[in-house]
Amino acid sequence: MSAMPAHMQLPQDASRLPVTLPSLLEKQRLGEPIVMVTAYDYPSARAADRAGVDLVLVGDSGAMTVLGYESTVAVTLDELLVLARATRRGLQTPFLVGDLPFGSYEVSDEQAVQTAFRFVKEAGCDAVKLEGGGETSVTRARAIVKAGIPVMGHVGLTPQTATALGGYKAQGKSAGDAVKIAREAIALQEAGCFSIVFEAIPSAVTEAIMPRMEIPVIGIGAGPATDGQVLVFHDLLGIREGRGAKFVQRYGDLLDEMAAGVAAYADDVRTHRYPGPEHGYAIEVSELAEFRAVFGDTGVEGAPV
Ligand SMILES: Nc1nc(=O)c2c([nH]1)NC[C@@H]1CN(c3ccc(C(=O)N[C@@H](CCC(=O)O)C(=O)O)cc3)CN21
Ligand SMILES: CC(C)C(=O)C(=O)O
Ligand SMILES: [Mg+2]
Repeated sequence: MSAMPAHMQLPQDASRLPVTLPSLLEKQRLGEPIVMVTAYDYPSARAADRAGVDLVLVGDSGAMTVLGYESTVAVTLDELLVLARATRRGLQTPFLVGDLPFGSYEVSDEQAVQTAFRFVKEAGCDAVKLEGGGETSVTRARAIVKAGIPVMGHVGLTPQTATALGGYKAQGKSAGDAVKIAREAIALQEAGCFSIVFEAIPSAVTEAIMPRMEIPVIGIGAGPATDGQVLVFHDLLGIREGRGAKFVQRYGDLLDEMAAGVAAYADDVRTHRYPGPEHGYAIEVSELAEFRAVFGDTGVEGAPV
């Protein structure tokens, strides 16, 4: 960031140091909740940065929230990298995690490591996140960690493979499924993940797994026992239609506010209330007189009036 020209520097908040892996572990040790939010562009990153969150995730949920896809499955690596670069430009202190999109890491360890490097080198991400705790995901996580890039795991409801899970539904609701999630979380931890997301699992299951977790656990619909929480920016601010998942708590209705603002502008244009004199540019009287002498009052010389 220091390579930025002075006019592009973000306002500095000297009271806040950049979030690092050791500072996250310190928060976890002290029992201070860790705050993560998604962001997908410059203004959402500025909002997250100014709010002083610990972690920002360029989620593949951006496929739905900002790109309008039906699910997270379709978004490409190149599309997500554009969002990640814009987000990076808006951040000063939070730790930035890039969400590896569906199909960008499953094929081989080489593919996973190459994709993770693109997030770090092209978008300035500090870490990447991948979904699932099966053998493939654990192996990919280990390979990326070995390459020197911190990895965040993600178990429970993994939206990229939601079709196989029966849709966007809570997971770990049977004893067998809960055991599977616990084993996956521990395997990702042993693979070297620095942190892990638990999504849409019963609070009591989370509570039972927590004593086995040494790395910070970030929950979304996983109850209050985790080390931190994550929510989607557009869900928490109401920049969406529909109410969203059960775990969403709304802190605004910004889509309604945006629509109302655009409607008020449209109304002002249609009723000639906008633009007003204060929005216009002035011209020297003498310049205007000369202009009118050349072109006349009725139209451009030589052109039809
Ligand atoms: N904007 C947004 N927020 C998210 O949290 C999010 C995305 N998009 N896209 C990818 C996934 C999808 N997510 C979701 C979506 C819906 C539910 C949901 O509505 N679940 C139902 C329960 C359904 C059931 O169990 O039958 C609920 O009541 O919460 C949960 C997670 C989480 N992720
Ligand atoms: C909800 C979080 C964990 C996520 O993966 C996303 O936003 O894509
Ligand atoms: Mg995601």
